[in-house]
Amino acid sequence: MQPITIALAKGRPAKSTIALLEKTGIHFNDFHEKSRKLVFYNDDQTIKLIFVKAIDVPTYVDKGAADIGIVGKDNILESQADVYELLDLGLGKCRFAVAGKEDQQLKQSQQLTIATKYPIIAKRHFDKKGQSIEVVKLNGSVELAPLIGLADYIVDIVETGNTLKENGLTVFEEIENISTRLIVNKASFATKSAEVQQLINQLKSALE
Ligand SMILES: Nc1ncnc2c1ncn2[C@@H]1O[C@H](COP(=O)(O)OP(=O)(O)OP(=O)(O)O)[C@@H](O)[C@H]1O
Ligand SMILES: O=P(O)(O)OC[C@H]1O[C@H](OP(=O)(O)OP(=O)(O)O)[C@H](O)[C@@H]1O
Repeated sequence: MQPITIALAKGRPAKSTIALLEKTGIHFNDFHEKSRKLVFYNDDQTIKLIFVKAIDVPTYVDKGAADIGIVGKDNILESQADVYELLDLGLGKCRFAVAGKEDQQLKQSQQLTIATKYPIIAKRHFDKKGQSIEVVKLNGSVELAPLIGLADYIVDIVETGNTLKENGLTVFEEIENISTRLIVNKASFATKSAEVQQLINQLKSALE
């Protein structure tokens, strides 16, 4: 029988996700934190775990390269992948927000410039309000943009709020809560439904 392939996002929530899988009794013997290996099998080879860049996880699942993905809601929304989202693992909790300089207010003007790693989410948020924006797509240190005049505001992830605070920025609008979710390829959900459902049930029990 073919193993179930799980694409796991590299990065912050990976360690706690592996710990959760271990709690369900799924062990990846040769896994260790410093390993550069990208593919692991559980003891009875029924599960293949692949480590993927977080933003690519929904694509792997959408295209059927993985049956299941474990990834932040931020990346699911931004990728616009056509997948089933079946479980909230409650890990990697943070939120999306519109933020800007503390001494400002959120302007409503003809066009605002928004710096973000997440153009689709930013666009969707301001579209809903009927506010036109120009997006400046950045890949990190997004908080710098309003400080140096590259953008009016940012749309970014806020967890503790420390990065905003230490850079003299504040939240103007909350957009959406984020956490790590389990997504499933639509065809796999039909053809491997017993295996997928079993894994979801195991994870649910481990989360209780
Ligand atoms: N403070 C946080 N900042 C960013 N992501 C967080 C935070 N807290 C939880 N997360 C979750 O962790 C995921 C990404 O973790 P991390 O930033 O380590 O990934 P990454 O692989 O470095 O991604 P990127 O290349 O986009 O920076 C996010 O997609 C989000 O769901
Ligand atoms: O509210 P906080 O707890 O401060 O966390 C939020 C910060 O963490 C993330 O950045 P990351 O560390 O991924 O750095 P980068 O975006 O610059 O790569 C995010 O983009 C914020 O900058």
